[in-house]
Amino acid sequence: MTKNDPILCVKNLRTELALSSGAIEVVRGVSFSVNKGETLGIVGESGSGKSMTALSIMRVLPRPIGRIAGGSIRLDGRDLVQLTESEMTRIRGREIGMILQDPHTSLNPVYTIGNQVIEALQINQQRGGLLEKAISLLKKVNVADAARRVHAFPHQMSGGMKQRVVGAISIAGAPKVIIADEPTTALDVTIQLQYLELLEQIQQETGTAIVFITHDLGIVARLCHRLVVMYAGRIVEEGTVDDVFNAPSHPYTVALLNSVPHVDRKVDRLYAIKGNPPALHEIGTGCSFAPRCPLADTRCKTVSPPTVPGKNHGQGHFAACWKTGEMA
Ligand SMILES: Nc1ncnc2c1ncn2[C@@H]1O[C@H](COP(=O)(O)OP(=O)(O)OP(=O)(O)O)[C@@H](O)[C@H]1O
Repeated sequence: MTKNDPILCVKNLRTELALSSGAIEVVRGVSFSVNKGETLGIVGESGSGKSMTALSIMRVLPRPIGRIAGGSIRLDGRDLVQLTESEMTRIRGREIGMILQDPHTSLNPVYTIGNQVIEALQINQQRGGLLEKAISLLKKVNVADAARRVHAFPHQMSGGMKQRVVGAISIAGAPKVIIADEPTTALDVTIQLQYLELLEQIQQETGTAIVFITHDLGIVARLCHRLVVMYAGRIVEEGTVDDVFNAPSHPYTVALLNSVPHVDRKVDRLYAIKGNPPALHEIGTGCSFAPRCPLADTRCKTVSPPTVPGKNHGQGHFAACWKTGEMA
């Protein structure tokens, strides 16, 4: 396999939640792929379906309400949607690692750090010299004084250290893909930066693909090669970070970029995106962003938009919009 072969390929993924008020589709036909050694960012406002996409890939949707209603998720060619629960248990941790938002809840408070790293190694069929292997993994993720800290409990460590331990657990099985869902939100800014450097280091050493879910476009610019922008359960734009940042081709992406303060650009006022995302049970036939879009016309409100090439026609740059051609 070369670096440019997709290791993870999601096609037309549809995920539903059965709520007491009726079923809602929270992921509505999402397709993307990630290559070996590549970092793909998934961005979008709260509620756009980023986490539900990640949980679908891991097959850990909230029970009993969540289910994958359609599509495929191919990991190295194998469709995860078709696997049994026990086959999926073997994939989790071993082939896909997951780093969640809050390191405080990802670690078990009653076991030492060492025990938890060793457990991850055992799940991944590692035998013998496990304590030494755990210490070496902790060193790899830059936990200082790892030989002593391996005996510590989570509450004896800072948030940043705990996130490093979660990082060590996620790479214990040398996974093909790591899914990181807002892994830095609970950390302060300096620790965030160190943590992002750590993810880059892990990627350089292991060649793992990373799917990085975040609200933070600064992190995307810093860490990701490509990104997809989600809105109301759909992808509205996809492309390389350069293409999307330099030639945003969906009005929602433009609004998102405008809502970010630039250190090198004086802004008088933060541009907040007016209005709210639609309630998912109220979505009509047209573009979901139309009610908030300054460019929307009657067609946008009634007919689902086509997927068109991005504004500067970069390879793999697309937007789902009727108005891309008219954007300044
Ligand atoms: N347990 C749940 N019960 C009901 N609705 C839910 C549940 N979890 C998620 N949803 C709904 O599913 C939709 C997608 O949510 P999701 O968590 O994937 O968004 P997100 O983009 O990850 O947001 P955030 O950035 O806030 O994590 C939202 O409309 C949300 O309200």
